[in-house]
Amino acid sequence: MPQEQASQSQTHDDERYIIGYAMEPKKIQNLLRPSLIEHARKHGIDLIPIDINKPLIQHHPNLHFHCIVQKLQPKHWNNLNLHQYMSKHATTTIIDPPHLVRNLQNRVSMLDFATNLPLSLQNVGVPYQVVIDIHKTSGGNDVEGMVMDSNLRFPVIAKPLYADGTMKSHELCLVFDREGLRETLNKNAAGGTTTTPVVLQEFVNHGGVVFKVYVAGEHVRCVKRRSLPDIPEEKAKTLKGTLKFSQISNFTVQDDNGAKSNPGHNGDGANHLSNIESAEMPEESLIKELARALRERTGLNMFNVDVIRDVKDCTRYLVIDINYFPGYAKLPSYEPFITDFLLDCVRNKPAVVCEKNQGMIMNE
Ligand SMILES: Nc1ncnc2c1ncn2[C@@H]1O[C@H](COP(=O)(O)OP(=O)(O)OP(=O)(O)O)[C@@H](O)[C@H]1O
Ligand SMILES: O=P(O)(O)O[C@H]1[C@H](OP(=O)(O)O)[C@@H](OP(=O)(O)O)[C@@H](O)[C@@H](O)[C@@H]1OP(=O)(O)O
Ligand SMILES: [Mg+2]
Ligand SMILES: [Mg+2]
Repeated sequence: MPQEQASQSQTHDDERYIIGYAMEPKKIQNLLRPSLIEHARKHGIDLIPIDINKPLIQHHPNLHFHCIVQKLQPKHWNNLNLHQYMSKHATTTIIDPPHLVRNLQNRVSMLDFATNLPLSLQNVGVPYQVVIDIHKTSGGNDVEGMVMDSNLRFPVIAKPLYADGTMKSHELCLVFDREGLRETLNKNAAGGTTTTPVVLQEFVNHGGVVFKVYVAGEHVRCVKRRSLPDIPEEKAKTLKGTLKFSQISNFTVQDDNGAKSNPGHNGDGANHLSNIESAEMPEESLIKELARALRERTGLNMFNVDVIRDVKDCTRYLVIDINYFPGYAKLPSYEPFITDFLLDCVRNKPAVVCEKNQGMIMNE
């Protein structure tokens, strides 16, 4: 369908809306493509960049933003001084409030949102995981024993606890045995006071495909991406130590020609690709219901959810990751997708979860 027709929200009036975007240059380059700016403009939205290094009131004292979308680190929130701006422009909507975004920057609080979901989502859960923070473990002594005594079984994935947008937060590692665990724990302890806590998460065989559910308010799209290949039980017994990997699902199916350093590509690129193509999508109703439940629970509008399907029980789905403000531009026809959402925001559709400006910048 041509992009113009795909857009559900046409402008019915002559009113123009001003939406500011506050984000780092890399994100702007990825997301704010001329095609999006132009599509939004044709539908009544002027997208204006916000300088994230100085108070907003200084460089736009009289400009009233109907809405501001953001993906920022806390230091930039201080630079922007939105309190000051809001005292003059009380009706500006912030998508999304930073104190709520913060809940997605910790891999425990993040997955808490996907536990004990309502009955309609009883087939959706999260993998078993334990947190290891050497400095918080009393005496720091037998962490290894504690992990071995837990319900965790190898292989596991070690993920930095904080998913704060840094490159480090995406450095993951498969751990195959006790020796690998020791290595991981030693690394965790080696940093002295700057140690980064990790979560050890059960590795679940899932057919090498991850479903990425992109959410922008009421608008939801699900795409398939490549993932780690399955590790058959027999093979798992022979694997030793650890294997590092990073951002394996950042390749779309089209540009998947394999990254050598990543375990997802082990010489069977063509097979892997056909696995992805032939994988059946989850039911649309499940995707929509999951998106709705997570919007309600997180209070956020813009995020994506990584979901895998357990090969042992194809009715069972596991949420493994939730990312704030992901790379929407990787979606086909992302321009109407984002524009329709922005129109909902400025028209104050009840579908958009927002707190207006009450108290949401308080803790920045
Ligand atoms: N519990 C698991 N079982 C099997 N595979 C997993 C599991 N957790 C993660 N993976 C694989 O590792 C990849 C990266 O994990 P995860 O999404 O948690 O990391 P991330 O760095 O936060 O990724 P993103 O780039 O999406 O933010 C997943 O896309 C999936 O391929
Ligand atoms: O937004 P950033 O550039 O930082 O990168 C994000 C990236 O999107 P991009 O395509 O825009 O790079 C996302 O990819 P998709 O899930 O959409 O595939 C996902 O990997 C996020 O975790 C990243 O966010 P971070 O966790 O690092 O903040
Ligand atoms: Mg992920
Ligand atoms: Mg992530």
